[in-house]
Amino acid sequence: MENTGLRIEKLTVSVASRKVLKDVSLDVSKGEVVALIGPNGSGKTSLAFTVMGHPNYKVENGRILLHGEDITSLKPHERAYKGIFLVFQSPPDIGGLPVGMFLQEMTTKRGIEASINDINNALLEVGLSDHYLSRNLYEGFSGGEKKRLEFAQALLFKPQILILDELDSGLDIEGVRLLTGKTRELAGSGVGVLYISHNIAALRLLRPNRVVVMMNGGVVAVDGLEILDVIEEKGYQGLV
Ligand SMILES: Nc1ncnc2c1ncn2[C@@H]1O[C@H](COP(=O)(O)OP(=O)(O)OP(=O)(O)O)[C@@H](O)[C@H]1O
Repeated sequence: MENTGLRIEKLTVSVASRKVLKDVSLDVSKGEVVALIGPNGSGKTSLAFTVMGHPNYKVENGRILLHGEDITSLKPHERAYKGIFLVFQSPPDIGGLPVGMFLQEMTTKRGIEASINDINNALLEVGLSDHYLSRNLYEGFSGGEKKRLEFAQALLFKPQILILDELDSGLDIEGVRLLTGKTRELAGSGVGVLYISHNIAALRLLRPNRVVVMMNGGVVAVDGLEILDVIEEKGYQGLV
């Protein structure tokens, strides 16, 4: 059967000679929201970086497939052009470039037609007024504003697979409500979403199709939302 979406097959990955992912398998199909949770240091961000092709993360075993095509050895920009987009846990500061200009250049580069009006609308959708168009990218942005701006990029780029690494950290409650709702809308339009989070309340708002739990670099459970009750009550140790 053809897989439409992201398939991670038995992935073992090392970084700085340290094994950070061990035999990880995970599917994110078109239109699906998969939550990825686990204790600090369990390998969630490493998985996101490996899917994006970060050069420090060496795949020792396994494959990454997009719509059935093996993309394990593609460069990060090639994966991006194929429709994978990562919203970083901590977006970097890049000085000197106004937001509006940056978004216009990025969309043009990707062959997306976006007028300044479209860009402005994407900002408004994430709760950022037009004043942010002329601000320098991420310079002096609060944590929550950075996350909103990253999400606006996801709205403009229309990826096929969207990986959100702690989108909800640093967001106020209205922001969490807004962006989990938008994430659901994107999934409704066919985007496959991998949602990495520590925020149980946000996950309940999001209503993911599945919850995948990682510990020590491996997947230890795949379940429905009810697994959050166990984790809240007994912690991650309650699963092992
Ligand atoms: N470049 C690196 N050099 C050395 N160790 C690394 C590197 N990148 C990741 N690691 C280690 O890999 C492990 C997994 O880290 P990762 O950031 O993937 O965890 P995480 O599940 O995303 O954690 P958190 O919930 O705290 O964000 C950690 O022990 C981390 O220190």
